[in-house]
Amino acid sequence: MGLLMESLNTNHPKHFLVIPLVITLFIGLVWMITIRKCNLTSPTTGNKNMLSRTYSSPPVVPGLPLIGNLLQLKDTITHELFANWAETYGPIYSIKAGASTIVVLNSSDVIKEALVTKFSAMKRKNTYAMKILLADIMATSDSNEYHKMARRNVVTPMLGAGAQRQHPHRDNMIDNVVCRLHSHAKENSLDQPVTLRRILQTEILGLSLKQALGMDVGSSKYIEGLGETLSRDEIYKVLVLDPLSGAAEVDWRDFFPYMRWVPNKSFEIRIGQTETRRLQVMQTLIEEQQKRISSGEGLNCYLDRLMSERETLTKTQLARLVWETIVGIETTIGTAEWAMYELAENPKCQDKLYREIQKVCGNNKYTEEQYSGTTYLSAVFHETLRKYPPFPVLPLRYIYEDTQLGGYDIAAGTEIAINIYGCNMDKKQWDSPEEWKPERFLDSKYDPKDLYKTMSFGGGKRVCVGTSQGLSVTCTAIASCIQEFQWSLEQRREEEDINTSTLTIQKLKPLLATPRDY
Ligand code: HEM
Repeated sequence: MGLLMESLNTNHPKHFLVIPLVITLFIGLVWMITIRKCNLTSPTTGNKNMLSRTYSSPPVVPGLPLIGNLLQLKDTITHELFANWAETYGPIYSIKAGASTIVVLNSSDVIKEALVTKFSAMKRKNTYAMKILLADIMATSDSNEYHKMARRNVVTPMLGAGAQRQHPHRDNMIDNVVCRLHSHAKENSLDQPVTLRRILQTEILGLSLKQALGMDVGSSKYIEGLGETLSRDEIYKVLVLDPLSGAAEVDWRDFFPYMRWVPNKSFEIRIGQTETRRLQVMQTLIEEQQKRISSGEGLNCYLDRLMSERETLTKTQLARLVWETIVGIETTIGTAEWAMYELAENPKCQDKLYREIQKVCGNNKYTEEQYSGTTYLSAVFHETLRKYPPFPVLPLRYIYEDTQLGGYDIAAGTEIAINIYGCNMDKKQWDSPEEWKPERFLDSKYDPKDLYKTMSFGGGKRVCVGTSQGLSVTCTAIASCIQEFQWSLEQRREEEDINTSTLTIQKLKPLLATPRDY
């Protein structure tokens, strides 16, 4: 996770470029002299091996000396800008962000090459905030023993297909969502719109806590380490919203690592506080469950499974790993919200989906087992992920041994930005990609069982481990909302209705739609 560039857009100190600009005036002179020297060798590392033949580098997007393309990236939606640049410079090109050279990939062919064939030539490039807030989790680890241990332990009790079938929690969660919507419809006879996100957030939090820890939190919890009682909404904020926006924040020193010695205290304090609060809540929740485990009451959840690795894990690592599966579920909320927005905006599609669900379920409520018979629901899900991938740009990687990508030589040290949105919007691959058209996935060329019709779950060995859970939760939520209610939109989407200040991209203005009982 980690959209380094997205965070240039909002919520950051106003003049975040001024400090580095002033300081780099002097250092820059020295640096430029170094660059002249480096041009005679490999572009970023000085590796002379690459000079033994002609070096074929990707096209370069012109920028300014020292800061490169940082000003162009500021106040834009980065994944859209990357996709626009691909139209001019081709699917693979290079930009500069301060001292970093970043190669941006925008087509599925070259992205598959990076994630599958050239997987072993890359490592994660975590920013300062990510190193604090996303430390010791699977998603930001290099592919090592720690990563393998975590992936193995999360698949068996929680996220693997077998484990998914054993959990009744998702059915309960959906029942609660529907029940709350019915109460809303009953209590607000005057077509009062509902903020679907709020209902999904609180119910999906409950689901993820049960799967991760074995238990939900109830309406509030006293957190000893903080000396505060936090409400359920506050717990959601501390565990999900704050770390996701903190991890997307940029410390300008990420772009100018040679200035790491310059203090940026307010940033460090903010990130540190977010981390402390998150860990304190996690410790309280875990300690409570450890008492249950010690009393011999085992449950089928991630924490119980991880306890078998207790001797090799520190207390903090345990807390961070469990936390990862709680925060991971946020992606499903965003996807369900976008799908419901598009369905409310497109009554014909909504009607088509309603008719399909009625045909498959009759008078019974929709259940996950019926997914294989609902091809239009599957098309709605994949089309929503195509147009609104929760991670439009994957967390940065860097090349650690010279390699080739898309036919270009890429030197060790180069950073790689994988623009999933760019390949989901590629006009060569998709007809009218800017339109939301689920029908495109009804084409017989798409295997109905293929979970990866777009690149939105990533790919290769590090493909999303929560794919099956993401699909089940999102599709069941959409199907149940459509089966029970007819939805109309309160507000049409405005341009730029995208929240880029957190790690997973969401609708900026929460969907306001009116559910009417049939
Ligand atoms: C619609 C739903 C989802 C989408 C679109 C999605 C997307 C992604 C993507 C693109 C990656 C790869 C990141 C990279 O290569 O850098 C990823 C990894 C991951 N996802 Fe998901 N995700 C979803 C749901 C979930 C859920 C529900 C969970 C857990 C409860 C989860 C947990 C993870 C984890 C732990 C990883 C890291 C896997 C590894 O590095 O081995 N995801 N996800």
